[in-house]
Amino acid sequence: MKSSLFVTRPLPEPVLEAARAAYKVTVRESNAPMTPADCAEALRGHDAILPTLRDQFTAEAFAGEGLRCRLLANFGVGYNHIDVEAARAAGVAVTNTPGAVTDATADIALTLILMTARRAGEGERMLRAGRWEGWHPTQLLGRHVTGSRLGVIGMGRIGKAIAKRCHFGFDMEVVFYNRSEVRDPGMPAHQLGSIEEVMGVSDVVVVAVPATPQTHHLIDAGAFAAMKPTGLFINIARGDIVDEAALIAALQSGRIAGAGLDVYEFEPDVPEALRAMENVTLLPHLGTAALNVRTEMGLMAVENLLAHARGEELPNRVG
Ligand SMILES: NC(=O)c1ccc[n+]([C@@H]2O[C@H](COP(=O)([O-])OP(=O)(O)OC[C@H]3O[C@@H](n4cnc5c(N)ncnc54)[C@H](O)[C@@H]3O)[C@@H](O)[C@H]2O)c1
Ligand SMILES: O=C(O)[C@H](O)CO
Repeated sequence: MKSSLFVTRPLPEPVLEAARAAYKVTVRESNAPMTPADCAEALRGHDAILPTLRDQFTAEAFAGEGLRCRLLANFGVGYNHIDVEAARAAGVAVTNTPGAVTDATADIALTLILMTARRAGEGERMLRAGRWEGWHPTQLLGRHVTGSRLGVIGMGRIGKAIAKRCHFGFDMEVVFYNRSEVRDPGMPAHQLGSIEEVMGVSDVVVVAVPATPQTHHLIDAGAFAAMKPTGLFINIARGDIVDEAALIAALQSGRIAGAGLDVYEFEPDVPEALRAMENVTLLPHLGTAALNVRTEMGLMAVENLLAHARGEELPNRVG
């Protein structure tokens, strides 16, 4: 008899089809995040689960008797919604989908950089509102990205893919901060000793670290104070890495020139203060939102599920 797999959101059909090779698949027909109580029930009702971000696999969900699930094959590289320690203690393995998300997320970072620097959102809003009166030499003057300096906080897969695009595509000099030494950043780039140093010398700063207890509010008021007043701040990683109130204060006071955000501290709540500022580009967590990318992410999660069903080593184990 096939093992039981619970998929917490509707996913592209090829992903479900691939999972059916080894599992009896139940798909939850809702896009609302799973509460800890929903997660606790799923952990007791199924042999494996394919969850995604915002599903709250907290310590509370793993606590107590009767756990049947042995694998959480997460859909996505970021797994900060799963208490990996609690999962491990309960005998539940956790996997993720590194690599499948890298290029698409780097592309969204470039979208944010260019839109923010060149005031594209502001221009589009003006045009759609019927306020455009035609080209003139001093209209909507933005910042020229080509040849400026990029600072990356977190030079992993996505950080490197962003830096590569900026260096080879836009002739940008690259500096970065990473907690460990990065020997091969993939292009000429200087690793600096602190976040403040990187933020202080960069024209554009991009955050690409994972959300962990160590990175909560890693970017705070002190980090924003180090930035150039002409600097642009971009976050494609996770919202709670940034002290959002400090970001708002830095933007409102003119301490920094603009921001481009794909993620928010209390997602999907986006503060009115951010929505009111023309110099801020706001995207709804679009990093991997392309059908082939979401399919690839799903198939990578399924590879882990199939390996688990065959009793093999899990290719993308994180816990
Ligand atoms: N917006 C989106 O849709 C989207 C899509 C994909 C990934 N993400 C986020 O991007 C994150 C990064 O993904 P990745 O594949 O590049 O991960 P990765 O593990 O390849 O890279 C993370 C880098 O950050 C560094 N790092 C970790 N903790 C640090 C710290 N405390 N200080 C400094 N550096 C630190 C690591 O050494 C590593 O080089 C994911 O964890 C996820 O949360 C967002
Ligand atoms: O962590 C990830 O992979 C993304 O945020 C999902 O798109």
